[in-house]
Amino acid sequence: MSTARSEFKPFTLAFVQLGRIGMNKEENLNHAREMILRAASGEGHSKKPDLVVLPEYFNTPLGEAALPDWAEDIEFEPGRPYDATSSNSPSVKMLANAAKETGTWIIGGSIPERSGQEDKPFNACTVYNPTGEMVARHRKLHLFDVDIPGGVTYKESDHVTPGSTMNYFDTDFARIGLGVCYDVRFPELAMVAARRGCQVVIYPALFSVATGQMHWEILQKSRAVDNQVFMGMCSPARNNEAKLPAYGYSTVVDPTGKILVQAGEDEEVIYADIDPAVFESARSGIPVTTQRRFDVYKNVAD
Ligand SMILES: O=C(O)CCC(=O)C(=O)O
Repeated sequence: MSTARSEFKPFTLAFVQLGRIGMNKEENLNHAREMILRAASGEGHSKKPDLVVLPEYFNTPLGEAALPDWAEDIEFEPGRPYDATSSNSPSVKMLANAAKETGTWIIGGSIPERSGQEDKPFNACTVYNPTGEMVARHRKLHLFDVDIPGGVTYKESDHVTPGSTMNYFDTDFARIGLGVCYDVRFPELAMVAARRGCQVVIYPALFSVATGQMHWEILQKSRAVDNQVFMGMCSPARNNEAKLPAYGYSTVVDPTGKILVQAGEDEEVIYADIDPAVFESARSGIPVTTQRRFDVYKNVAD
């Protein structure tokens, strides 16, 4: 992580709500690559995007496969970007080369990451700059262990090892905070990202349909309004044949809580033009960011 906060400039985001995530990894990667190239061309939008985002487990059919069999080793040392275009990890290699070829930043959704966790991989999100360097990695911190009567029962911690660091990265247009899916339910993560100067927070996600219907929008609006930041979650497309179908409805929300753009349930690319003026006016109009009483609630974790 770098310490000099990025200047916030207008930029365009593309979210790839990816479909066709099946049992053949090579096909999954080829299709993801095609969709990144399509998104990066700005097809159907007035401007080419600066940053392309993929969903959680973009290369893996969650619930259908044993995650360890799909896991890849990811080489990364925080604060040390490196050229990942020749990586031994097929997913990392594809993402780094797509970033270089298109000249765009890429948040590569997430993949199961082995890196020493033979039985329970991490659920890891990696980020690439336009020259194909990996600049950040976020391992999902909070695991989806839930039992909702009539809804969904799932124990992610049976299959996944949680990460233990918070992560953001700097571009030439913004500082961007990272989370994965269930991390969004823990307001502290986005709050700390905002306090460290992130103007945008992005979470690749794969919500269940039941919890998506309940909370997908409100969680994103809450994190955006609490922290007066742009907030987005990128989902896979709905696949009703999957054991745990994804909700879909990839969304970007502005710092006032307004939805800028939202996908439907099928595969599609959505674009959002991010305007720093909206961020500035949200913060000057309702200045909660400078009115906080950390003198009173500084020991909130006690
Ligand atoms: O928080 C939710 O409702 C869904 C989270 C989830 O599906 C996950 O983290 O895998």
